Amino acid sequence: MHALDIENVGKKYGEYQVLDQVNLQVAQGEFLVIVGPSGCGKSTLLRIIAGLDEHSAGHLRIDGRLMDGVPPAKRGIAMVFQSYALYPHLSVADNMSLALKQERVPREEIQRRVRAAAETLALEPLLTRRPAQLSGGQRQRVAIGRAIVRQPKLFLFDEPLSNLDAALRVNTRLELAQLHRTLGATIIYVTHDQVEAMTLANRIVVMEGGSVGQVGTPAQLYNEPANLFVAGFIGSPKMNFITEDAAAPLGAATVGVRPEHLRLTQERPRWSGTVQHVEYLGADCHIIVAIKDIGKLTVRTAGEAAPAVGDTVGVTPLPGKLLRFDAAGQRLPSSIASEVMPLRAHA
Ligand SMILES: Nc1ncnc2c1ncn2[C@@H]1O[C@H](COP(=O)(O)OP(=O)(O)OP(=O)(O)O)[C@@H](O)[C@H]1O
Repeated sequence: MHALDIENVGKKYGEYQVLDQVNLQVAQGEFLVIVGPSGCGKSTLLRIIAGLDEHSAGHLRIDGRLMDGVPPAKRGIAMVFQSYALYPHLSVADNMSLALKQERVPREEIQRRVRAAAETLALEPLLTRRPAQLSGGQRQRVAIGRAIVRQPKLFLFDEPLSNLDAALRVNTRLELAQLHRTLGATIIYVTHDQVEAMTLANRIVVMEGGSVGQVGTPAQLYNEPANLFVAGFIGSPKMNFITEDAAAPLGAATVGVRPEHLRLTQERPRWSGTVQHVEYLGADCHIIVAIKDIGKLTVRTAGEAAPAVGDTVGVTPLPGKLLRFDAAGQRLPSSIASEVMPLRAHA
């Protein structure tokens, strides 16, 4: 039985179709991350799973039980928002226990669950503090603690780390991964952050314009994107796209190559061009090379010995690393990814 089963779910606001025929099954204990451009319907889908919004078509099941029309409190889910949504006048312990008190859980049981969650999240020394006396990361841990004590069937996270600074994000991300292992919980997690998606997910869902574009493991989406949209969305810096010459064989319209699959080389390079920009990041370097008749390509190299702006460099793709897409944007099987081609880069 699936922890969550979404069957042909649609959502309309008036005439505006926000979600269209969304189908998704989530296994027990799975960490599923939903990504997609702004406005593609990620939060709407999460709110529908939570019961905060009603879907206009299709069905939703949690643990096999039909949820259509079931109110949020009866779904066995807990949601953690970007904004934490803690009560400022309550202590950490009271924030964590409030929902359980409302559900009339016995006092000893509430204390036991709050203590256990506080231990898991290293919140024990903070239980008597108010939210204003906590850092952003600590507040987010309290919001997660408040979800844990409810022992939900399903955790929903809506960009929970986006209010944290870079260092805290990394820490809290590691804590979340650990928490998932400890609890064995089913988690559905919406984020804009590629690193969060790639590192936390068992599977990633890429949404596009209210529909599911592709579902797969992080490695599948990175190495075998189904189409141009997914290929361009997953990966930073972005995949390079090159338009094939009309004379190209086999009807491929676009060739994609990731920046780390291009090499700067002086010996018989595939292309020659001029370095336009160098982004030095310490461990690696992003070098943007302008190539006549091709356009701009981003090359990712190890940090040392980067060329200078204005240098002439040769660029060659690694063998077997080119992806080809047809005129409709669908990826062609790699068996026909011939590498002999004249190419132009996308604008
Ligand atoms: N209550 C509403 N009434 C009308 N349109 C809405 C409503 N809520 C959301 N929308 C629209 O539905 C679309 C999807 O919104 P949603 O918040 O789900 O997107 P998202 O993928 O989560 O975006 P973001 O990444 O920017 O948070 C958007 O175009 C939004 O303007």
